[in-house]
Amino acid sequence: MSAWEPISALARVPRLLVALDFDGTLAPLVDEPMAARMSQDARAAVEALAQAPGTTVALVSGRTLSDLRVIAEYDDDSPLLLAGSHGAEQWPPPGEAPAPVDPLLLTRRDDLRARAEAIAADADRAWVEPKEFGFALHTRLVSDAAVARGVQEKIAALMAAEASDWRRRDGHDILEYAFRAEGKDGAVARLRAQTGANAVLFAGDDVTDEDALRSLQPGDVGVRVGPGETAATVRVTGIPELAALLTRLARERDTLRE
Ligand SMILES: O=P(O)(O)OC[C@H]1O[C@H](O[C@H]2O[C@H](CO)[C@@H](O)[C@H](O)[C@H]2O)[C@H](O)[C@@H](O)[C@@H]1O
Repeated sequence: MSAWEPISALARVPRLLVALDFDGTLAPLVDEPMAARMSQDARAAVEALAQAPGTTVALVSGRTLSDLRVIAEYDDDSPLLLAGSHGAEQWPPPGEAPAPVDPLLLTRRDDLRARAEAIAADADRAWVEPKEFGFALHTRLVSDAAVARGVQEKIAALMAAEASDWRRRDGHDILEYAFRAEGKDGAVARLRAQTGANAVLFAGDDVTDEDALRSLQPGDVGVRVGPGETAATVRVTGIPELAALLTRLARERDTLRE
């Protein structure tokens, strides 16, 4: 079966939500996270889908929302919806103002992040990304796998001792801890309700995307970008193949839903 076959039915649904992970799905992985940008083909596909009849595109990312806005080169006129921090943040903001974060949680976040930074400083080129609800240890640039594992284990031990209630997430050369446990499944459920979608296409490349992929319903389509165990029913080799499928979907929706 070709990758297009399960997706073709989505060309006809009256209201379609296309929810897309960012890093590794639309944007190639790079050493400096704030330098990540959608590939030219992926950006063109996203823009075409966002203009297609009855179609909403959402970016559903682990990035802090303010960072996602920068790397997605998002402006307030954009028709795209955004979910950041794995779904704990959204744009446009929800109708009701979210409850302010308990300042004690922010103090604890800053303290634990500082301690993680001190641990990371011992491993050449390991570093800690500050995140809205926690922090992430990056080991992409650590050339020795044993050193990378060692620093991950030390930070895991710190968090097991000091913050065992925080959610741990493992990804591509990244180990993240957050005091908010929301996952991409919740973001997709909220976006589905908000857009009144009859069906959802979700695409992602990493472990955190599996929350959303597992939550899909009959009639939806999940796409895994690249290798790895997955709940998705469709797999593509990488960003170029996904961009080609999204472009075809936009074209078919333009034709069938005019
Ligand atoms: O949910 P996503 O949109 O896929 O975001 C997941 C994490 O992406 C970023 O890290 C990953 O991409 C970096 C840039 O290509 C790369 O250097 C890193 O190795 C990857 O793990 C981001 O820095 C994290 O905050 C996101 O959670």
